[in-house]
Amino acid sequence: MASSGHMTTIIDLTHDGTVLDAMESTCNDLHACNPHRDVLSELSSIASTQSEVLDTAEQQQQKHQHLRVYLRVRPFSKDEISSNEDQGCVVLENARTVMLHAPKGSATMKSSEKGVGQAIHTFSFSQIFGPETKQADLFEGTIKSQVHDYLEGKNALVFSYGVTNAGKTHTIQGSQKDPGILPQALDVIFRHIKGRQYENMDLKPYLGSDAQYLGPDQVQQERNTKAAIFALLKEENEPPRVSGVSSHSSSTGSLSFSVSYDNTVEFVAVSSGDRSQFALWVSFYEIYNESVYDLLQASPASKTQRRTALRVCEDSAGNSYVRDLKWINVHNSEEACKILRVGNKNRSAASTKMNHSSSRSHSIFTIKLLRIDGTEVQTMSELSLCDLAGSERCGKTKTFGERLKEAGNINNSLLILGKCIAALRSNQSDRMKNGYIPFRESKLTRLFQSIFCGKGRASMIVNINQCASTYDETLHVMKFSAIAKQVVQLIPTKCLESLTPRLVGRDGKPLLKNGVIDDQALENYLSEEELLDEDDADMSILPQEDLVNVIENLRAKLLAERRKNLVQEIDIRKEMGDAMLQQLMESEELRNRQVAELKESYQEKLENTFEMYKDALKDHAYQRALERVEDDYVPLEEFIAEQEKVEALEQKLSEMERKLSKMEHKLSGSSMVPTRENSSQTQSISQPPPVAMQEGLTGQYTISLGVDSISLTNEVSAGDVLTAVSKDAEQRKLLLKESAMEKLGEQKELIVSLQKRIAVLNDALHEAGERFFDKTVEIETLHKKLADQAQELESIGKGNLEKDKELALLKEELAKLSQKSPVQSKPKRGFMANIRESVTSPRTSTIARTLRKSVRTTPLLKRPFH
Ligand SMILES: Nc1ncnc2c1ncn2[C@@H]1O[C@H](COP(=O)(O)OP(=O)(O)OP(=O)(O)O)[C@@H](O)[C@H]1O
Repeated sequence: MASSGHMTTIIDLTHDGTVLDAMESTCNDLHACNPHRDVLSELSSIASTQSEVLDTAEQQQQKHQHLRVYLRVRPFSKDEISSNEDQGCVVLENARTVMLHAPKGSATMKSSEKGVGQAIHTFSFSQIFGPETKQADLFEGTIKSQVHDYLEGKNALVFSYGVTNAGKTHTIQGSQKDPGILPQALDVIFRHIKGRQYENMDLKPYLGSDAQYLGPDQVQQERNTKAAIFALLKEENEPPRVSGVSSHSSSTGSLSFSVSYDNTVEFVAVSSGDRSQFALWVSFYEIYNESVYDLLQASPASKTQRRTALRVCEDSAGNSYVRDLKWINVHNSEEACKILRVGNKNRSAASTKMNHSSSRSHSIFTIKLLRIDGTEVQTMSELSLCDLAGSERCGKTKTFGERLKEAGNINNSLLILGKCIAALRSNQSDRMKNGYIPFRESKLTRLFQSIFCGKGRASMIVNINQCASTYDETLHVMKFSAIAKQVVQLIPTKCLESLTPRLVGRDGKPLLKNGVIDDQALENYLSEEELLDEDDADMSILPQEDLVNVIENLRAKLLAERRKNLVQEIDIRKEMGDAMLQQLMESEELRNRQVAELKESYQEKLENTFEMYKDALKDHAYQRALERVEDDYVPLEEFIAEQEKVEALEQKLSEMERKLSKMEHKLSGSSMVPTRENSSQTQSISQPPPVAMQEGLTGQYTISLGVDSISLTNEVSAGDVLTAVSKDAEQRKLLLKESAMEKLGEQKELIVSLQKRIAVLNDALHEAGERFFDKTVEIETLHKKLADQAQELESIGKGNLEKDKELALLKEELAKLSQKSPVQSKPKRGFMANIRESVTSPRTSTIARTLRKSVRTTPLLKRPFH
């Protein structure tokens, strides 16, 4: 088991970068998280003159370090041991490393059995404090060095983090025998300022980081408040009062502390020439459900009355503070512990009344130490000890309704704290990154933003129990701690020392700077005050007549501001109106252009389609005709040759007929004896054509008619020959006639078939004509449609014109508005709300509707062409 004993200061430097790098990155982060220029410029100058500042390794360590995260393991209670909670879940490896072993049945073990995640986790811390660790050892090993810095004028913040019942309150407040780090710190502080206390109560912390000079009546008021608070404890059995600060005894709740510091060393060597005095003021408040309550304010007796929630504000230096929070001047640790007791009492009374556990709220005890030299406040440092609410998550606590809201808010604060820490870590690991850190998203982080941003040192004491039943939550806490441990803090010692708190008078105005009234500073301060949000300026402590003056001034400023805002609003409205009109006109023009283009393209498409159909029709008709002609195609030459043949045959026929008639005529006129002469005549007659009568050797006549020849013998008479010839001619004539008729028939058939084909072609043509007619009708319909759409467009155009008129009216209205006196209008609402209204006003909605309507009509035009 680890024990602390005397611890040397533990400083964790980043392993992945040099000190210079880390300082630079932290400086960037400071820019991101705090806009206060004074500090930032000084921090930046620190970063730029690092070589001067970082003289020694010791100085480096002081200026740049990881957030210190300590682990404290609570011992088992008897009940826990008897209920078998000890299953070896927490194993301390050494003073800095701890191993967590998931017990059977835990969600972590189940996940690891499914192959998701591990059953054993190792975590390292700045220092681990085991179950046997004494409170004194814990103080020694954790916040002692912070208290040391605090006494030297630096701010410090200590968180105790963990699930409920893990020992957070025990760590901070402790018990009678084992006082926690808070009473020990108080004791150390009072030991340090012993004999140098500023007894007058007239210098008091003011706003975030200033000090205020109180008048006698205000001092008396402070005394009364303190007495009233202590009176709350009167009813209780007060523990025996130990006289003197050196008694080292204190108490919290119903417990009293008995602190012994045999092993504590004297913190600050007091030089003989140092005549500084110290004043200590304490406050105690809680954050519950994202509301801040003063624990030194007795909660109302009536159940129906609500506690007053305090506001978190920022002073001109950007420091957050709780407005109207009671600050009590304490002169010894006993008084401080009384304050703690009163706070605890009020806290538990409030939680009982509200039926919630006090572990659901974050409680913050703050000690402000003013180092006073004469009448000047040299430094003011702040030590806050924050006992965070139990970090268990909603699912585990099975919360409903109000409880769920409560758990949500608690977890929200812790969640935001986790987010801030993770964002700080992420920004520091990536120097180029300057990510948003959500300090302002919860009261807790908002109040301690400045500490995280370098205006002090923060440390976290993580408390865990070793119970198997809460293992999963404990693991969650450890994971959070692992991230927190990686956050690097820059502690700008020098510049913080130079930030002497401003001293303000009873009216809240600065009095002194380095002991002298500084007119310039006064003016600056006033102008800064003017810039403050009215919520952020704490005026509650001013006398009544001053308050009236302040109110008057504020009213005048408010009026001027409202006037300015209204003028701005009108300007913006006008600009917006112009911009909208411009936009409307542009969109109108665009739409018109689109419509024209659309129309053109449809017309073109229509014409193209018409041409296409026409061509297709022609093609079709031509193809059909071609097909039919091909079927009955007779080559022209063949046809001409045939005709010529027919003509030749007809000629021959008519020749033959002529000859025959001549011959018949001759034969009938005189009996003709064929002689040589005759025969030669015959021959001459028969020539040409190739008809010849040749006398054969045997007195045989051969009459040749073309190809055929008829042979006649000498014995046959001429009459017989003629008869035969005429018969033959007759026959030939018949034959020729027949063949001519045949040919004629064929020609007729051809003509008939051609006529038929022409009829078919006519049919096709007719059919095509009909189709053409259909298409024409279709095209006409399309034309009609187009005309309708054009009409529709026209009506849209008309609508737009109306809208234009409407807009013009709007503009006129705006112009009238701008002419009116801004004060006459009611500028009660915020500037942004008015702008928002202008955007969402019904008139604007009309325009928006018009725009939507016109947009809606556009698809109509895009209907596909059927
Ligand atoms: N280191 C310790 N040694 C002995 N007892 C301890 C130690 N830490 C805590 N306890 C005891 O454990 C119990 C729970 O501790 P404590 O109230 O401090 O837890 P807590 O985390 O503050 O719980 P809550 O969130 O409810 O306030 C107390 O009875 C306390 O006395």
